[in-house]
Amino acid sequence: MTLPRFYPIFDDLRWLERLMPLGVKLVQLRIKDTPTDVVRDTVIKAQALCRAQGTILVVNDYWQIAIDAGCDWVHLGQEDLDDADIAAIRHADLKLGLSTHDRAELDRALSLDPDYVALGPVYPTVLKKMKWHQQGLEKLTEWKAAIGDIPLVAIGGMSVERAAGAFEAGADIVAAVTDITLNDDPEGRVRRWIEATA
Ligand SMILES: Cc1ncc(COP(=O)(O)OP(=O)(O)O)c(N)n1
Ligand SMILES: Cc1nc(C(=O)O)sc1CCOP(=O)(O)O
Ligand SMILES: [Mg+2]
Repeated sequence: MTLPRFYPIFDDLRWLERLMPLGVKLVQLRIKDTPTDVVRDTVIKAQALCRAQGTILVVNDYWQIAIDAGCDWVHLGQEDLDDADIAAIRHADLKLGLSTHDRAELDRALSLDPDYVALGPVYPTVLKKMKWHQQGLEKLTEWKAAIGDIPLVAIGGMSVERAAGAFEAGADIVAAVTDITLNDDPEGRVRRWIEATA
């Protein structure tokens, strides 16, 4: 399966309802600091919405809820992996995207046979505090050489303007949050992303 090249990440169902109809075909639901029952409810609704619109939904962090809700994809970071039951995730037929930031994390990710590998932050991000400085485009090239056919996601400070450079460097997919959610015109921005990654 070839994944879509544009991968927006949202923290609220309302973003999905608003922006998916523009033609988003791959989306992540990344909810933080929210009661588990609310997350569960949101994942169930998001999954129904995505199924109806032919969009791939990736659930961040909440792998057990993703299994229970019959989702297809989950994204986990290295800390999430410490508590995750990978066998259960695979048994439920979920595809698995994994975050990486250095070589040790990449080795760990590759040992789990991921369905994509994300590298970040390619550029500085304002979304969250991270111990990692910007990785740069060269690291995307290094990562692509190391992972071969596994899809590579570039994340962190990505924008429409920076996407072409990430693809040239080796990324297969570009993920973005604030380039869309903090934009004065999120709809216009998503349209530009879709054009730029068509
Ligand atoms: C596509 C993609 N890449 C990286 C991340 C970050 O995951 P993680 O390191 O677990 O951090 P949180 O997003 O959970 O704060 C991601 N969510 N998606
Ligand atoms: C959630 C996340 N993970 C990252 C990583 O490097 O693992 S960077 C990041 C933030 C992405 O948001 P924005 O597009 O606004 O920079
Ligand atoms: Mg996480």
